[in-house]
Amino acid sequence: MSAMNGKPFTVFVEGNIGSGKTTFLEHFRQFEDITLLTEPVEAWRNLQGWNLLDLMYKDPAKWAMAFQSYVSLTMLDMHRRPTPTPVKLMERSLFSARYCFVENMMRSGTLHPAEFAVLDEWFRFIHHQIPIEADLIVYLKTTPSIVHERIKKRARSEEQCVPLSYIEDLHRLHEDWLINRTLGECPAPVLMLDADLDLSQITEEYKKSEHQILRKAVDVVMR
Ligand SMILES: Cc1cc2cn([C@H]3C[C@H](O)[C@@H](CO)O3)c(=O)nc2[nH]1
Repeated sequence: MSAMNGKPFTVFVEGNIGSGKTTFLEHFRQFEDITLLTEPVEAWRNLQGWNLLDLMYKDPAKWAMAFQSYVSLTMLDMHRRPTPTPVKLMERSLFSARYCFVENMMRSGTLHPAEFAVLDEWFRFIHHQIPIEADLIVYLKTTPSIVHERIKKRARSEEQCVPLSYIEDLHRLHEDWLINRTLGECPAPVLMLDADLDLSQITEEYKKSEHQILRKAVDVVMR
């Protein structure tokens, strides 16, 4: 399809650590009308030589603020990036940054309330001053024990000490934000997929969203 005028149909792909977001995004690489923006983990692992992700996991009380501040900057960059295609799929968002990760770090005391207040002010300012649209949220719903096993198998070095309780806390926050609607605001309709399925079965589950996403691509172009 030709490049389009106006805003692309924007999808946030949300889910716990290890829920298969990158795998989901890669499934859509086969379509030329979709721009994929995966989480800039490599930038978090190497900011002018500093591995902020590792520093954060090793000493959260000291580094959570710096890490989440940089994560928000990289997410804002992704939100604002011009998209030449009718559809844009983004891994996570400024919303999950605020309502899942920053919220969790505040509730657990990892972030000092004053640090939380600064991050919250930044979120509010950005959210009110800069249009960050989404048309759909794909929520890869998982069971904490299953993704905890995956994290160990995936063996991303920085994550090896992440306890199951941390995954459970993040799960509850994703559920409250996207399903129970008791936390923050949900910027778009939510399509929930069962991401507990293993790789062999998950493609069928992804196809459920394929139709909804690609059909919207046509709508956007035909607008
Ligand atoms: C928006 C956002 C993404 C994100 C990821 N992470 C962590 C979870 C994983 O270990 C790793 C890659 O998602 O980064 C985080 O601590 N805070 C975050 N905030």
